[in-house]
Amino acid sequence: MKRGFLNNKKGPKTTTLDVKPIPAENIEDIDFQLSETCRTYSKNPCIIEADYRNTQASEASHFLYIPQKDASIVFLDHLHNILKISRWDIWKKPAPAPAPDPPFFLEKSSGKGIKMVAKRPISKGELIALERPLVVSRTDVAIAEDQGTTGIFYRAALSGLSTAARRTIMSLHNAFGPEQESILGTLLTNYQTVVIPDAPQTEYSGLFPILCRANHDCSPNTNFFFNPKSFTGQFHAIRHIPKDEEITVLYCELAASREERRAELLEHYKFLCECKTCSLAPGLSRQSDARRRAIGDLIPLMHQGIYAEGMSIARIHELLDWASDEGLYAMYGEILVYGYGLAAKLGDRDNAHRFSQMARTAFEILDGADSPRLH
Ligand SMILES: C[S@@+](CC[C@H](N)C(=O)[O-])C[C@H]1O[C@@H](n2cnc3c(N)ncnc32)[C@H](O)[C@@H]1O
Repeated sequence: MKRGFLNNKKGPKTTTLDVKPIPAENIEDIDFQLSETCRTYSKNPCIIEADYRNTQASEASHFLYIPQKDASIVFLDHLHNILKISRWDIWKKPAPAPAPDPPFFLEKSSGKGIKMVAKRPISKGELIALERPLVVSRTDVAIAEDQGTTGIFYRAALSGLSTAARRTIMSLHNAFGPEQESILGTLLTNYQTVVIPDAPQTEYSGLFPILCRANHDCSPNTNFFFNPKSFTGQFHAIRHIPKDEEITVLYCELAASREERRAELLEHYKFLCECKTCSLAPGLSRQSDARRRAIGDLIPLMHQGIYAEGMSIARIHELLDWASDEGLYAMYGEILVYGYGLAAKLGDRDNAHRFSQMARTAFEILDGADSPRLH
């Protein structure tokens, strides 16, 4: 099979947006092609078995290429999921178009690489950007031991994308440097979470070539939401963003202390966070840590619907205030749901109604009208 076998005439979506294209260097040095262990499973849909030597057929990795108008998508998954994904009706419809005049631009910053900046004031809840991924991979994708560190697997996976798409991918930041094979390093640096409707319990990662340019902040102004209905990654403003402010998202658990957040960011993204929250004076930093830890301690209880002794409506209000002060808007929504459950359990109809209304508003701001948490 020839290289770039789904080659498109048009370039990647980046060219249509108000962003400066950043050409990748040395892409010609990378030999993107199917490896000797690959074999074609089917031509239409285009499915490639990644490694025919894999005897565990049900767990064998396959590549599925979905042609799109501007750039195709490659899925890396087990065959049974790949077959389901290939049959989705969504591929028969045109991909959602990016806004003709997005409210942001990309810019080189000093110290943080490229950043996303508001071109005009952005309202709370506004959709900032939306795009389909170029790569979607189950997080525990099976790779043969002799291929793991060599890059053969990922060079084969990307070989069916257009040269322009590959160039876009290879232009992205690789936080790992020589310690990691370059394609895998680039994917790991830029992946965001994707939910596959046919396999909601499996963890998937997606590469969104524009959204991944947003940097981290421990009190971010934007929420990343993966919308399975349109199969798009979306950014929604979670507070008013003034013109020229950087658009930021979260890369780590925010309901944790400064030390814990910084350690996680250093391990997975190789930078020391110097955001406003991480730069607070010692007294304020201790207060912020205590509040975030208190919210973090609630997470397992929230997930299991457990109301610990002493939990009261007053405590819910205190935690909501802290989440709001700390800029933890996603947690704010979760606490409202927890508060609703507590109020309902206590027979407090007024607070149950109030918390439920407030939670709906919060989720609509975080995810937009398609939020599964609204239904
Ligand atoms: C997904 S990329 C974000 C876009 C990246 N700035 C670029 O140039 O393409 C993640 C990388 O951006 C940088 N980064 C993100 N947030 C940062 C922050 N708050 N402070 C310093 N560097 C940051 C780190 O190098 C990190 O590994």
